Order: sequence, then structure tokens, then C-alpha cells
Amino acid sequence: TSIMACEFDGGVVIGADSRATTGAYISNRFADKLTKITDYIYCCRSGSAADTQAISDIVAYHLSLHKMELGMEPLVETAANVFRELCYNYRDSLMAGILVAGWDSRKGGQVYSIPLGGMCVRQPISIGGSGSTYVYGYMDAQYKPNMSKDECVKLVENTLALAMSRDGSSGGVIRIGVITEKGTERKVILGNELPQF
Ligand SMILES: C#CCCCC(=O)N[C@@H](Cc1ccccc1)C(=O)N[C@@H](CC(C)C)B(O)O
Repeated sequence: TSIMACEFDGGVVIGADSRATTGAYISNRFADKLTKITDYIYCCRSGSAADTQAISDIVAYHLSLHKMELGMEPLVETAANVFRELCYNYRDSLMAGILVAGWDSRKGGQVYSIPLGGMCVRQPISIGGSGSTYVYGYMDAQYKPNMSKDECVKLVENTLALAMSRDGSSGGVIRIGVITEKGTERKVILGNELPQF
């Protein structure tokens, strides 16, 4: 897996490849690793498909109750904290590297990284999954503060395309999501349309 999330003024951009593997076999070449938690909060999943699906379902459930009690949209940091609580408390039983990203009325666009082990840290830009190891240098070299939405989308597409070309556990299509106060818009870049370097 190669996943990425990037903050910009007014929202976040999220992205993922679409490959699921069972050993060397590609068990799903069109997986959707961008998973809805609330209307304004998504997560990017890496690691065990089963573990990350189960965790996402539990967090979505808790936040749906919290929204009713609160009477307003849940905060992104609240969602990240519920993910962290599960990923840390059950760290010996789980294989899950998750990026939590979304928009709320208090802090706007936010990205929280929850790697294996269950720590939680906010980052303006974050990558994860097996493919991320190949593109840390590219991300560091290309990132600048206060990028526009379109600049973030381009950086996410390019970074994921590079990771997918190097990592055997990443591939397929690139799924992109943009989350702002207006909601979420998604698009797919097909395998034959990926940026070429
Ligand atoms: C059996 C079976 C199907 C296993 C599918 C399955 O979880 N594959 C995993 C790799 C993995 C991990 C831990 C144990 C085994 C196999 C996978 O493809 N993970 C991708 C993300 C998920 C959300 C699709 B990525 O991290 O590469």
C-alpha cells in the first residue's frame, strides 16, 4: 500500500493506491483504501485489510453516537483519538497504519498519522504503507508550506505514482479525495493515465 494525506488552507487532500495482496498474489486490484468515517472525516488504510476495516467500522459507530450527543459534526482530532485508543490498546493484535484526515469548523483541514504501535501525531503532510519508504525524499524535496488545493492534489498524485512504480505491494489506480467545509469530492486516475517520470 501507498497512502498520503496533505493539509491545505480550507481542507485536506487524501490519496491511495488500489492494490491488496495475499503474499505475491494481487487479491484485489481495485481496493478502496479511502474509507468514510463521517461526512467530513476519512481515513487512509494500510496494513491488514481486515483489521483496518474493523477499526474503521468501530470508530464510525462511536462518532455517529458522539455526533448525536454533541449536536454538531465531530472534530477530526476526536476521530484520530478514537483510532489511537484502539490501535494502541490492541497494538499486539493489530497490523494497522492509518492516516486520519478531514475538515472541522475549529481547526479546518487536519491530518493525523497513526502508525503501527498506536502513536498519534498531527502532520501537515503524511505518507504511509509499504510504498511510502521509497518516496520520503521526494515528499521532503517537493513539500512547501501553504500550498493550494491544486498543488496538493498534484503532489499527492506524483508521490503515489512514484511509490506505485517502485513498490510491488502498491499499484492499480490512484484514488483521490478532497475534503472541505462543502463536503467531499472523489476522483480516480486510471492505471494507464498515471503520471510518468
Ligand atoms: C487472506 C487474505 C487477504 C489479506 C488481504 C490483506 O490484508 N492484505 C494486506 C497485506 C497483508 C497485511 C497483513 C496480513 C496479510 C496481508 C494488504 O494488501 N494491505 C494493503 C492495505 C489494505 C487496506 C488493502 B497495503 O498495506 O499493502
